[in-house]
Amino acid sequence: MIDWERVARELDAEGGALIEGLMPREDCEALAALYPQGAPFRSRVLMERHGFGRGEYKYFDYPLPERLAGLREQMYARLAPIANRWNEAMGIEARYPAAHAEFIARCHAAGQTRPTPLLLHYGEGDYNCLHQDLYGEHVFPLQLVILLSEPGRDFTGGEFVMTEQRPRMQSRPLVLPLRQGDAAVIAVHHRPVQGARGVYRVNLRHGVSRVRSGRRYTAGIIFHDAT
Ligand SMILES: O=C(O)CCC(=O)C(=O)O
Ligand SMILES: [Fe+2]
Repeated sequence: MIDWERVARELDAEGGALIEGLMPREDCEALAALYPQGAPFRSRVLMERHGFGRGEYKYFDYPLPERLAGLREQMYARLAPIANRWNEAMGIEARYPAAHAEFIARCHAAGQTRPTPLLLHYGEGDYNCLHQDLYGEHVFPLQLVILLSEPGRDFTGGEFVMTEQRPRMQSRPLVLPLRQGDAAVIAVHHRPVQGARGVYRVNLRHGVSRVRSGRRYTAGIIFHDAT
């Protein structure tokens, strides 16, 4: 059982929350084992080529693997009220429908038709530069990252990190200590913060520190589709 009140509280306070044991080990390993295959994916990105870091990732094609499709739908339904509350606080007009299918229909109508869930693979020396996963006008402001490998056993290093850039202040670092099967729910690009004179927006980025040894796999679930 996920304590959604805690998740909402941590997201409000930190811009990121941990959900422990979201995915059983067997499912993590089955998902990571898809990586070398061709069929479930629409494209492969070598991060070094784009200055994104080092390592690679593959975007899934539709239909998504059942486990991911299910999680995308279910987690969206829980996160949409938080996303709506955040937008309201930030004075952003967009509101998210209760069902993911309805939000995806909106993305597709705007030309954002390509699926964004992905599998990432890092070997020794690989890392992922701080970034934001924006893929068009329509943005769902929260996303999910699931660690498929076990730190200490499968890899060392490779910490999941975030930075929060506050207006006219120094950036705040945040580390989410994931273990195999844990998920990080994170802000995609910004979140509201209550200040003395009203609500302001802080800007967030996420990335992965250098993997020191072994192999690290993650699955990313982004709720908007891409142009
Ligand atoms: O590998 C990671 O932990 C980060 C993955 C990521 O950037 C994403 O899923 O958007
Ligand atoms: Fe990302």
